[in-house]
Amino acid sequence: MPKREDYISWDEYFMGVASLAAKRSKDPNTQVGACIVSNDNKILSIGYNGMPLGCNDDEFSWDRDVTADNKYFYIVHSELNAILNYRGGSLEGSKMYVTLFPCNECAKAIIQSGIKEVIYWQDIYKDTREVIASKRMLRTAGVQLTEYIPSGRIVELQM
Ligand SMILES: O=c1ccn([C@H]2C[C@H](O)[C@@H](COP(=O)(O)O)O2)c(=O)[nH]1
Ligand SMILES: [Zn+2]
Repeated sequence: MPKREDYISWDEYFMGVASLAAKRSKDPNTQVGACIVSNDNKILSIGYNGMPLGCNDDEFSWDRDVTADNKYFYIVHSELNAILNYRGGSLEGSKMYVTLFPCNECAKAIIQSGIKEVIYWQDIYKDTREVIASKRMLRTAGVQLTEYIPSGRIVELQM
């Protein structure tokens, strides 16, 4: 019997894992997932955007209004969570798949942790100062930026 040929690609697999992680996010507006992968295609860590450990997400604000108490004070971004969730030592030379282009704060953490490539999907905040600064830093630091081109394949998961 011939082998299966319609298996998902590495890129679909890792962006799929990042997308699945995003579904854990309780942010009512934007859910983000990140998956860090070694050069030999092993998943090293996963993260999504959410409140810090011990901070009850029923008690902290999920609001976007920056003139009042709001979620931006509290949320740990998916990329930082993925970096901090890693327990194995160094991330030097690894790649990060992320469903949204990283902000400037995540860019700093990506650079400092030694991640060498960011494969991103959405870039909806590309005109913000945060993302413009992020791209400047990542490029200057030699981090490769690769846009994920969706294959259009639909993968169904029955849970
Ligand atoms: O680099 C990033 C940038 C943002 N996020 C998270 C932080 C928030 O939970 C949402 C953005 O919310 P908006 O309502 O779209 O402003 O995305 C992230 O995880 N990583
Ligand atoms: Zn961020």
